[in-house]
Amino acid sequence: MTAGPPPTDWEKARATARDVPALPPVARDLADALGHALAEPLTALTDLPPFDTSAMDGWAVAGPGPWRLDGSGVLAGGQPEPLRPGAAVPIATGARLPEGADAVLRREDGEADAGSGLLLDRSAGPGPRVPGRDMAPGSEAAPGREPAPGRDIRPRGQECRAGDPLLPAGTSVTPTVLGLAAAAGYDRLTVHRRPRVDLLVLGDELLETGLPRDGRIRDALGQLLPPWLSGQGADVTARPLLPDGFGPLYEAVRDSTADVVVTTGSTAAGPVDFLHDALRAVGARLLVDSVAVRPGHPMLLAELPPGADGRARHLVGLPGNPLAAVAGAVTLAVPLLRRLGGHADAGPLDAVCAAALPGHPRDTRLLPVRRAGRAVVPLPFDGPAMLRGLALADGLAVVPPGGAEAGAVVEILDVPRP
Ligand SMILES: Nc1nc2c(c(=O)[nH]1)N[C@H]1C(S)=C(S)[C@@H](COP(=O)(O)OP(=O)(O)OC[C@H]3O[C@@H](n4cnc5c(N)ncnc54)[C@H](O)[C@@H]3O)O[C@H]1N2
Ligand code: MOO
Repeated sequence: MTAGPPPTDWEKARATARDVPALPPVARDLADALGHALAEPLTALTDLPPFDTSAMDGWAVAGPGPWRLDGSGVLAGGQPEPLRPGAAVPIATGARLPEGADAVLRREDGEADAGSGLLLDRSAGPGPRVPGRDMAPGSEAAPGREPAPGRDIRPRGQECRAGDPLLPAGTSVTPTVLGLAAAAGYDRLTVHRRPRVDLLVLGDELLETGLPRDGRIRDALGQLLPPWLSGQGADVTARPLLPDGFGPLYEAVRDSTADVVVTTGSTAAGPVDFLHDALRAVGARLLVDSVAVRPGHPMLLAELPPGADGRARHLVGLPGNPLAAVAGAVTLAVPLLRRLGGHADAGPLDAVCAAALPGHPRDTRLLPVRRAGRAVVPLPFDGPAMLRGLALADGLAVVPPGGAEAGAVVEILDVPRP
């Protein structure tokens, strides 16, 4: 048996996976744009708010009070009549402010006097009183008072003006982005096409249901990977479990038209590990062939022959051990899929180690950790074949060769989430 190529440094492997152009732009209705990345900056199509708006339920007032009540009221969505100086009209939160109004008096701060038809400001004590009702003969009327001009008004353009840049290209479309785009006047968005993934889970020993039996175990990765990779912006097709053997794997890779084929298992040098043979047979070019990382070092990344549109296609080979497969996915599959989908890099998330994190003597180690206050601590059950620690983890710590001391700062990678 020949020794394989020297493993690629972990950072370099991750950078290689990111070194692909984004898929072309497509237009999507807002309802279908979630999880894509913006292919163009989001530019406001309107002022926001689009008109001066009441921020509170109460009365729109013009000039100093007390005010003459005028009109039945303005509701959100209505077109108000202009307000004359000295007048007030009931107004609802979100309603367009009448022309001539210069403030809103909140409902809890005002009192409408049915007898006089006047609106009084009660926000700072009794204030101006109604002659003949609550003023003793000879007493002086308090001076007129008005809420500070602009009070409780959301002025037109407070959040943005039409044409203002709101979000850069590369922003991931989250529910908030959909809401902002709708508020800013969009019905459709120009986003990058989502990468299509064919997931091939290999292994004759794998069962889809029931208890492990007769030397066979349950397929964990067929459950773990599709929702995770979908959450990373991919459209995942999970193919039926593939039997071990060169033929089925070769044909599945050869016939796939997906942007990315993700395989699990068959990366090592066992008697039924045919991935390298299948890659050679389809004319693939290996970009990364094992990585200096634990677990997961047999992971690989290959460029497949281009698709019908001439675009490069890729294959990510994840090791079969479940935690090793997750390590392979965070190193190669997730960066590749995020970049193909046009998502901007989020930048590293760092944390302080509350306790020493054990490392590998030469290789990077990816270790399940959980938060302890603002710091992180390692979790037990972190073996390559185990998911028990990862299932409790808040992240995977990137531990440098030799380990990290308590107090050191390490990068934290996201654990699988939908
Ligand atoms: N002589 C050597 N043997 C091994 C090496 C090595 O360097 N030299 N590397 C070890 C490491 S590290 C890993 S990781 C595995 C990688 O193996 P493969 O990618 O070829 O995967 P398999 O052999 O098919 O399976 C390994 C292990 O994982 C279990 N498995 C596979 N698929 C699933 C699944 N979908 N769900 C749950 N468990 C799965 C499988 O039953 C095996 O136990 O190779 C080592 N050997
Ligand atoms: O990838 Mo293996 O141990 O590193 O499970």
